[in-house]
Amino acid sequence: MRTALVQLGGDLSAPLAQRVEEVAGTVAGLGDADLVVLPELWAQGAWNAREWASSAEPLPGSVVPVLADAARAADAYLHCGSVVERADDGTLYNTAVLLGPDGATLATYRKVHRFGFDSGEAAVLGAGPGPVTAAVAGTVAGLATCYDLRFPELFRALVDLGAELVVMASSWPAARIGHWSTLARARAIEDQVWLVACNQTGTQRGVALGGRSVVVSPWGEVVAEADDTEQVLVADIDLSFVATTRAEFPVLRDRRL
Ligand SMILES: O=C(O)CCC(=O)C(=O)O
Repeated sequence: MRTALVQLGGDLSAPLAQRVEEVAGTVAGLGDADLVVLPELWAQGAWNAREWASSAEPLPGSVVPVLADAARAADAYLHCGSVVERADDGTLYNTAVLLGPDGATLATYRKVHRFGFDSGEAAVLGAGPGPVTAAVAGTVAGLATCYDLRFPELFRALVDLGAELVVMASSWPAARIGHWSTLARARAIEDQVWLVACNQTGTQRGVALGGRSVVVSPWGEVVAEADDTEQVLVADIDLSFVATTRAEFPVLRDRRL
């Protein structure tokens, strides 16, 4: 499976519709990829909480349909990153959307762990109800978003739901990028999954974002890693390596709860 992680800059200065068209153009051009991944809240801004109430939309909203056209053009699964969703009851969520190559929505995942302690996401958004998986290219993919990376129990829950691959969208700051790189490897090693993690880079509302999007194997090898520039990081992953790893080193079998 060829993965393409679109590590975007955090610049919000151009109008949203223009930025969405540009990103959709990039995705549409990635026709040799099987799975394309975008970062967390790249359209409305991950570090732009004061504008979420005005930019939130019920799904599918204005962003996802443009990306669905791009997924069809690329004939690829597309993890849209996440959007600020306004639910029917008015609650806002940081919601990841996974599309199939036909542009249909395969899964939506409302971020479970809200970042910000007593402010930011934690103050403005609702918490998602739980883990979400979807069938992707003959395997099961689990979804996670940014701060979720610090919560191993969510990833273990995804494994219990059959995940062999975890796709993560982030806007992780440069100030803690060492945690990102270390925890990404830790989650892949302990859960024996492929981890495909797409971060943002650049600066957004004064916050320097860290880049370093990464693809980690179920054995914990970093098979591809971006630096902190805007780029498309491409990595080919062998999904059968999950079963091989779990058979040869069956640590998940030794769990005692
Ligand atoms: O955990 C961190 O250090 C960063 C998390 C974050 O930026 C987020 O979830 O938006």
